[in-house]
Amino acid sequence: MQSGTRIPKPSGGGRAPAGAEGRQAGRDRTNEWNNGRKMEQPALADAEGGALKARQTRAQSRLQKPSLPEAVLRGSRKRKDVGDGCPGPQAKRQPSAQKSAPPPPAEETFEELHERTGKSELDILSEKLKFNKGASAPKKMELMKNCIKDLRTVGHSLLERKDKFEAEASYQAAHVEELRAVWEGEEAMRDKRIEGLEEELQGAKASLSDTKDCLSRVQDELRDLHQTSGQQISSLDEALRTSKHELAFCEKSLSERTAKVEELEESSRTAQNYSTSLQNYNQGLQRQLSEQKEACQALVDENRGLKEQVMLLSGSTTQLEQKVEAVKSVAETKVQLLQGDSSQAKSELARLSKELHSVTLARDQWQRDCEKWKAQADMYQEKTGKSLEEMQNMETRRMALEGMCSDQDEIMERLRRETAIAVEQKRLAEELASRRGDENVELKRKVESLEALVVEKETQMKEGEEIRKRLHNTIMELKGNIRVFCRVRPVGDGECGTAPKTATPLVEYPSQGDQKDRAIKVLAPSGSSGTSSDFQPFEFAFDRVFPAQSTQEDVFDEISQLVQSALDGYKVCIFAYGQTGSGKTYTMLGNSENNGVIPRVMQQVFQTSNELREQGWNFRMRASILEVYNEEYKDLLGKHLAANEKHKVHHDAHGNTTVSGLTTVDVSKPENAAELLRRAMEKRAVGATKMNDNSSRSHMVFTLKLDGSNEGTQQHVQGVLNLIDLAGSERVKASGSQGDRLKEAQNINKSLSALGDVIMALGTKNEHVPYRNSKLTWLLQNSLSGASKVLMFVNISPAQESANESLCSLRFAAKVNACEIGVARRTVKTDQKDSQPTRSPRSR
Ligand SMILES: Nc1ncnc2c1ncn2[C@@H]1O[C@H](COP(=O)(O)OP(=O)(O)OP(=O)(O)O)[C@@H](O)[C@H]1O
Repeated sequence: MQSGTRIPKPSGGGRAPAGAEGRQAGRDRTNEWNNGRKMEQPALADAEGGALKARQTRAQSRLQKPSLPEAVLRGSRKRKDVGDGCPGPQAKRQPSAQKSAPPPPAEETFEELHERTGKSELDILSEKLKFNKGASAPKKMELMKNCIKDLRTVGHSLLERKDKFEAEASYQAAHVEELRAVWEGEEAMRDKRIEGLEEELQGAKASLSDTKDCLSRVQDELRDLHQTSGQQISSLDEALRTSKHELAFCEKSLSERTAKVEELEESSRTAQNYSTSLQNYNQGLQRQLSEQKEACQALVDENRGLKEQVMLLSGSTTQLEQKVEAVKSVAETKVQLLQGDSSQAKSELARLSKELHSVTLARDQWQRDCEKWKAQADMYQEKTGKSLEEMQNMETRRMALEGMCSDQDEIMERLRRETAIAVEQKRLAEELASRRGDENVELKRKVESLEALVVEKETQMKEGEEIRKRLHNTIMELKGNIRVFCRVRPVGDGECGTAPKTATPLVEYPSQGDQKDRAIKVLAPSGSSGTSSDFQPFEFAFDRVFPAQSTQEDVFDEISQLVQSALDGYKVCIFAYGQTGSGKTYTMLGNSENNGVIPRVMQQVFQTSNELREQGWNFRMRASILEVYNEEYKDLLGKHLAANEKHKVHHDAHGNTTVSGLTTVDVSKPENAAELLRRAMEKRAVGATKMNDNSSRSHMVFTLKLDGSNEGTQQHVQGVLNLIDLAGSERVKASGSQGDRLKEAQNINKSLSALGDVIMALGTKNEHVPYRNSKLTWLLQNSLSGASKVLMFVNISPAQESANESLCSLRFAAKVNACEIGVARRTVKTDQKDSQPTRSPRSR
């Protein structure tokens, strides 16, 4: 130490109790206090309320007391004025001072000595006494006395300084103790708060899982209800359809039958008419028949009479013959008797012969008549027989027609009955349909109310999820962790996503309890070299794991909080790390159908900044895009620099980074950003590799600076978003790269390894963080330090041939995940001297 140098005033800072974040926070807080300003709290502090502030105010007031060393100095100065006898803060040091030669009173001080002689302490202590030749003893004595006096003055001065240092050291120790007590108190409060938050988180998780359970129950019920109602509806629809069908069929058959009935009625009418006419005809015929019969009967009777007459005549002939015989006998007798009377008798005989002749004639006549009548009867019989047949035919026809009529009557009756049944069925079906319609309406109402319930539950779930995310965010902020999300891309064409021999999926997602959406299991070749053909499982846990089927929206949903943070004045850095071809560019940029993180971030930044306009906030946004290619910065929005020019990165004391000669563009709408990205992608270095036809050969850094100001509250915030698509790591040997590709790959691997070293150094709180080891880390210095919120995507491929690389990436990511890099800070300024505590643009 130089003689006469003043002891520096204690800074008020001290060793923080634990960790770099503690040191950082302690340093920051102390700086703020020493400047007499209130320290800005992180976003969470708004939520934590006054407790922490009160503690800080107490600590601040303790720390703002006049510093002890000054008092000590004042005391020591006073002691000098009044001499050694005066008690001061160092009184307890006096015995030791007295033990080593007490300085004589009214001695010259060292300052006076220095003024007089111009010598330093060292000069005096190392000075050798030189006596002039022939100097007398008293002269020498005098010289020695003076020298001893000077030495005493120096000794006195050194002792005094030693006392001062000791006093200051003890003060510093006390101060450190005090700070440590304050810090421990704060840490205890913080731990308590973290516990509280974790409890809240547990509560939120429990309520979330309750809500999820409830939702899944409701969904199950809804599904069942949907199913049963669907079944009922479909069976009803089916029944209705069949009823309608039947009804239509019935109606059709009814109309057919009605037509048939009408037709039948018509034919029946015709038949009846015909039947009537037949009956009439029949009656006529019957009349004729009966007349004929009567005539026939009369003829028969006549015939019988004639026959009887013939019989009678033949009887009378017999009688006559008998009479003749008798007469003959009588005549003979008489002849005999009357032979005498022969003449008389002869005459009698002649008369009788005459009489017989006439009777014979009459009989012949009668016989002829009989014959005639018989012929007539036969003729009549013949005639009558013909009519009968006709009649019988007609009777048969009539009978058949009557049968048909009765059949048709029966059919008609049956049809009438069927029609009545069909009408009844139609009425029942209509009744059923209207009842089912009512039921349908009721079911629809139920379904709608259940759907509303589902929407409500989903909203609750979303809110719960939002709370969970915010709490998780807060805990992460308090812990100062760098967050790591893992994303697995789908298995590509010609790739195999299963382990050899077993056909077990290479990547699995354990989904139980807390591990759900956070854990990943990969099967990778066992053995240190990773070349074994046996695959064994390795399990990792991250802040979030996105399986292959996750959408870009799912991914963005998880990071939208960080966009808000950038608008609140934080520096946010999101980067994608992983093997070449694992999906980094897809995640960060996406494609025309599926926008990735950067376009979505832009969309949200503009949307939120527009919403904040209502609260008086106005944001200016400036974007720049550069790439780090072969350890050189290249502007992707401007012209390439001349060969002798290079972009230079500069970091100022406020944590702002600028790149010389870099094109920065004001953006006022998402389309501007999209256009910039398109331009940048055209210029970016890409090339085909074994793993990816369109492989990014450079690290691309998209930077959006957000300057927000609120005229109403006179506040200004400065946020920065660094969105980085890193080039992919690749095993040079395995990829067989040569020439330019080899050089690119070597530079990529070197810078990625430097990135890993920086994060590890930050995590282990190393004094030295090797930012300068690569252009990438040097550029991102302010974004990677504890003052920023950092999120890393580790992208992995599920292909069998990438298993080893995937395992390396996951191991690296797990190490990063375990790092605590410090607590992020907002950049906020306020114009007002008596300003209220600064609120983030989000707080209302
Ligand atoms: N989640 C995903 N869903 C669908 N396709 C994907 C997904 N991730 C990646 N891909 C496809 O896989 C291929 C390689 O992806 P990408 O180019 O993003 O890989 P990378 O990690 O950026 O590679 P490199 O480091 O070589 O640039 C692309 O065709 C991309 O469309």
